[in-house]
Amino acid sequence: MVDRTPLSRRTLLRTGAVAGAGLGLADLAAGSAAAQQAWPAAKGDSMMGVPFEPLDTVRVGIIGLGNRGASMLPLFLELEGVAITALCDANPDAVNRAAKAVVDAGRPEPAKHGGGDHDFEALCARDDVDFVYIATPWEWHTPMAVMAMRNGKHVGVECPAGVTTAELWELVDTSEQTRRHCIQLENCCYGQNELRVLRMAHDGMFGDLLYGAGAYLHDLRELLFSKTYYAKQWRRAWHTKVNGDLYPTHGLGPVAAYLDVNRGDRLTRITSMSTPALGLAAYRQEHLPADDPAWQEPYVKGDATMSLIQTEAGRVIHLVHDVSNGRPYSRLNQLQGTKGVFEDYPPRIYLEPTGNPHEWGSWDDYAGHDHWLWKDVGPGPGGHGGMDYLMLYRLAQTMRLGLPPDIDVYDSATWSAPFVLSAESIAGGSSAVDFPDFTRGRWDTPHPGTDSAKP
Ligand SMILES: NC(=O)c1ccc[n+]([C@@H]2O[C@H](COP(=O)([O-])OP(=O)(O)OC[C@H]3O[C@@H](n4cnc5c(N)ncnc54)[C@H](O)[C@@H]3O)[C@@H](O)[C@H]2O)c1
Repeated sequence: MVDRTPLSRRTLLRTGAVAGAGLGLADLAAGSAAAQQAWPAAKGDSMMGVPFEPLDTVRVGIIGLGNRGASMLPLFLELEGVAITALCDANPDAVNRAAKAVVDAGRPEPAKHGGGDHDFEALCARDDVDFVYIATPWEWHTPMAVMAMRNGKHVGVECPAGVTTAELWELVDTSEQTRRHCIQLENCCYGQNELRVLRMAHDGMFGDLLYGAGAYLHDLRELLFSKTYYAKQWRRAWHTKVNGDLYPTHGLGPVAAYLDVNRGDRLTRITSMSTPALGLAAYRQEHLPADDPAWQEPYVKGDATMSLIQTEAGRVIHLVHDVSNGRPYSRLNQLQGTKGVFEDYPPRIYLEPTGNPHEWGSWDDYAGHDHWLWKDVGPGPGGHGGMDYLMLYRLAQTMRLGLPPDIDVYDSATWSAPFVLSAESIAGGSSAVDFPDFTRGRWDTPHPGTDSAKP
């Protein structure tokens, strides 16, 4: 793997071109010192670059078999050297449906755990599971991931990995203590455009990297108010509790990879603002009868939450979240460097010296820069354009070959942190909030990531 960002970061520092109101290196170092003082004492060695123990067959247990878990199950079943050995959901019908799908695929029936909110503990305690995949409501992610690791399992968590700073530190501490990996299963990091931009960025085609943008802009109003889509309508409940970026990792994960965050740069602080919260109340007014219990709900989550995140090297990431208004889907997915820019939705590019400054260039012309996963494997079956499958393919590959995972607990904690940090910033009048350095000072260490070499 060619890891160029430490190089480009050194270039920025050497030329004195670090952005930010005349900040010098001494100021940056002082910022790091402040962050260091905030580190809780480590309970084990770093998990950066630690390889999986090689496994012939990866035995998978799944917790959460709703929309996401049930749609990922057939993709796990497609993978060579992967067996589904245990299933769990608070809803026993969901467990039975999923078990039938496994048997219908010609595989042995998995063990079934279901009915109660804490049946996942029995799945975690099993001795026929190597990896636990968690696709439950957000409030369950950290307790389940910690339980899995404490029982000796590697764990993959849906987004976000945790919802408080204390939870995110608990994930880091538990991973380091138990020597088990905790992986934010951020499928958007495996999108074709994202991986092509990543390769081009690391090949220096955008020059020195300056800023990026990422988002989750998805009109979820109908699903949020559906009586049947989300179990107990858990997702809408978060809009009554937290005014912040409720789903940061789809936007942040890919941009953090472009900028080699935790591999040469790090996120230092965030400033956030939300618009008024109007969309869900307007939808309720238009679609719900006057006696619907949803009329009792106060929506505190501003429709659009916008954050600016600064990095140690002075770069900036713009992060946006809005699921409460009508609009076409977008994750923004932008990257600007000193030699050009990429913008997604729709994909377009401008690169010097050949680009015409009055016209976007064709993204298709850069297909030769695709990541090996898209050249040699993708897209594969399943949803989200094939990136879900590629993420699981690569996960299984790293586990079977005994390689380090592409995404580790430090990435998981860092990418999830805007959930709580943006809420803190907004509550403080958009004050700048420091990012915890979950790597405890190792953020400048190059180590494997999604810009992987084909094994
Ligand atoms: N990466 C992606 O593209 C993507 C897409 C959709 C959803 N997600 C994520 O997947 C997760 C699940 O979302 P969903 O849309 O499937 O929601 P869902 O409501 O359809 O499914 C959640 C499931 O978890 C079960 N559950 C709740 N509490 C439980 C407990 N204590 N023990 C066991 N099971 C429990 C519910 O019964 C339900 O079946 C969320 O974190 C969501 O953000 C990710």
